[in-house]
Amino acid sequence: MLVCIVYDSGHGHTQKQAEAVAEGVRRAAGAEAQLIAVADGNIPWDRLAESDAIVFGSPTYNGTVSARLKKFMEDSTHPTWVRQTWRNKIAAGFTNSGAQHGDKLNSLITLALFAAQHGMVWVGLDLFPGNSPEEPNRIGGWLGAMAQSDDVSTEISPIASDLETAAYLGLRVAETVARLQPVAA
Ligand SMILES: Cc1cc2nc3c(=O)[nH]c(=O)nc-3n(C[C@H](O)[C@H](O)[C@H](O)COP(=O)(O)O)c2cc1C
Repeated sequence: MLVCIVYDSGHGHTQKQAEAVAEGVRRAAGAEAQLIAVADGNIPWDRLAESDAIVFGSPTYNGTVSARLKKFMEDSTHPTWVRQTWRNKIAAGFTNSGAQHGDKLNSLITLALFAAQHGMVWVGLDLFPGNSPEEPNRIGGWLGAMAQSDDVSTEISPIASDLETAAYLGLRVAETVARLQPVAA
């Protein structure tokens, strides 16, 4: 099983979240995770087409996804949308912003709508909101994994509970793929 994580990160904080998603995917038996940074420029469209699931992630910039992530979305039209190569794949999303709220729900809505336009099947979180900063889903979102980063070193931000929320989403995506795989006759 292959889960690709397509993400952007201007200053490394959302990259930490992406790496946590990948770590969560690998907690599932037999699951492979591949990180794809859109800033690298060369998008491996064939690899994405052969994946079982794609998790999209972006920092929240100006209340939505970053320009680089939006470019990836638009660039997907010809290699992917026209041919419907992601149809029926599992999709999920994550975002990180400077403020606790920061309007980041709009980024997740943008990612979910993008996945829907590709005919993908969106997986959200099934976590109750954490009651303390140490608990997963402390920000209390369900559409995807949220993180908040202070403008400090990526060694300490995002905090452990936000990274665990991201890892949980990765594991949930892999487990959902496994549940949907056809049973051999
Ligand atoms: C151009 C720009 C716009 C931003 N807009 C928002 C915003 O709308 N809401 C917010 O809470 N933080 C905003 N921030 C802060 C970033 O979301 C925050 O610094 C985040 O950790 C950046 O992640 P990165 O290190 O992966 O780029 C913005 C930062 C930049 C550079």
